[in-house]
Amino acid sequence: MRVVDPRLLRHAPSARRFMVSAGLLAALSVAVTIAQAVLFAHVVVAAFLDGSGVATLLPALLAFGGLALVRGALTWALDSGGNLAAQRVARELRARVLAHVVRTRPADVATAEVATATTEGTSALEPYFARFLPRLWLAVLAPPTIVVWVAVHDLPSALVMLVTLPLIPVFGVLIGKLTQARTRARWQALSRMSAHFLDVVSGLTTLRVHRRGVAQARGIADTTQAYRRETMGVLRVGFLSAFVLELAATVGTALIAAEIGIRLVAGGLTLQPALVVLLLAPELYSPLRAVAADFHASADGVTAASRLLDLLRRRPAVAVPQRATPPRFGVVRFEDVVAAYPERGTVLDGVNFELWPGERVALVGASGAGKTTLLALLLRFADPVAGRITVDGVDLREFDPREWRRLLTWLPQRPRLRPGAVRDAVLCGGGPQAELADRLGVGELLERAVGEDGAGLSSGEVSRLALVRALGRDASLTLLDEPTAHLDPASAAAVAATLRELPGHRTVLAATHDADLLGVADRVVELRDGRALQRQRAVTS
Ligand SMILES: Nc1ncnc2c1ncn2[C@@H]1O[C@H](COP(=O)(O)OP(=O)(O)OP(=O)(O)O)[C@@H](O)[C@H]1O
Repeated sequence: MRVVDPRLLRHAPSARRFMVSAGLLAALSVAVTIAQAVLFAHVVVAAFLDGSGVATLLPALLAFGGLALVRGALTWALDSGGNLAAQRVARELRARVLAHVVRTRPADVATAEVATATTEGTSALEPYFARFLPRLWLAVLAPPTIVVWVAVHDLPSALVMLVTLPLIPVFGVLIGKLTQARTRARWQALSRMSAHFLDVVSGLTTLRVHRRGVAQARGIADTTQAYRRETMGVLRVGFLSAFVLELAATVGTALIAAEIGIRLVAGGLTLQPALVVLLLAPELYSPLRAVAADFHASADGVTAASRLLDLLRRRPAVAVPQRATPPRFGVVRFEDVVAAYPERGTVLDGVNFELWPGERVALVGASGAGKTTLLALLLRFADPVAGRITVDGVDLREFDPREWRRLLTWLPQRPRLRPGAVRDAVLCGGGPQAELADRLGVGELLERAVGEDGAGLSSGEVSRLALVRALGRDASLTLLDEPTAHLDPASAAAVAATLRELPGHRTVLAATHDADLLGVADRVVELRDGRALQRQRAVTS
């Protein structure tokens, strides 16, 4: 596992800025540490061996105090800078990922996955930036600087340092391998728990109706227990690593102290360099120990960041051209269109038909024949796996999907309204749309509020309001998926009358079996065995 994902630096400018400033602050901190040790040794030797008084030593003591303050300020700057950077990076990545997912609608991205990565995932970045990265810089800069400095002043001590130093990285790598597997397992458990929870919450009403609530509570308890076990496993490794690394650092410092002590007694070393080396020994091991102990924070942070960055790599469900042709509406032609789902195989197998501007076409076919799939192709939620759909001869894939969708309005099979004021949810400012709402018998509902997932309204009311939303927008192509499925005969007849009276420039393609709507249609296209078989004229009433 890479401790710093280069993609993080590429996609989050705040991460780049933090890495540079943390490096500079860490370098300064190492320099201050060495200066402090030298100054302290000088003060001790001057006071105890040379018998200097406080007055003589005052400037050195003040400088020592000043350095201590500077070191404290550097540590604070690294910590708080890391926290700030974590928040900014989280914001930048979250915005990028959400924009990417919304813009390109990757086919293989689950809502729970995006939700976990952009919420729980970004909070794991805080310890990574605030603790791990500053310590990583110190671990990279402090040991070589200290070893070189000691080598210049006392070569034997530098050699002992060189021999004992690798102990910590070796232990760190061994523990890291264990941490990595554990962290991955923990993330998987968290994703499973989130997906399960989301599923259960969205199906709560159905579960209650079928009295399956208690069984689901047990299921949630099981996934939660699995997550708890994985978390405790990560913590166990964390405690173990702290113990082992502390031991390695203590043994290293003890060896240096013993070596210096023996040479000091034998007269091979004077007190001042001996003291400096002794003071620097813990500073040599502590950044390495800290970085290795924080490896689990890094593993969490890196895993969280790479999950976010992986989402950015997901391929869009449909082609988005580099240089898109500005879309214009015209004759829509399906030319040998084949559509398939990986799990299901081919659904549409060579569909050919045309949709002329201003036509009202009914799309019929047995359940599962592929009507919704055909509408999804027109909406650019998916592209044909073979064949093409053209608009006035231009392949749909040459348009930017978002630009193309501006020409469309759509009523999905299971419409949803944005929670809040119903009037806002159906984008109804008054005028023709309000009249339409009255006609469909939902005019009074415009003054009401709607809750999450249509709460407070019946599904028929939601359907009719969504129809007001879809028909009320003066789009070139109106796609309706079973617009009368939840409606009583009177409402269905009102929908048919509304469709009949739509302005002539509006093209309508409606998947339906409703006799009233079939009566309104200029043509009926039937999907059977994956093909658009029938093209009969509808019996107009
Ligand atoms: N996301 C999907 N993944 C896999 N298979 C799918 C997916 N969506 C639809 N299908 C399958 O593709 C086939 C066509 O589905 P589609 O929803 O287009 O049919 P439909 O004609 O609209 O059906 P209905 O009238 O019941 O709404 C069905 O067999 C369905 O199971």
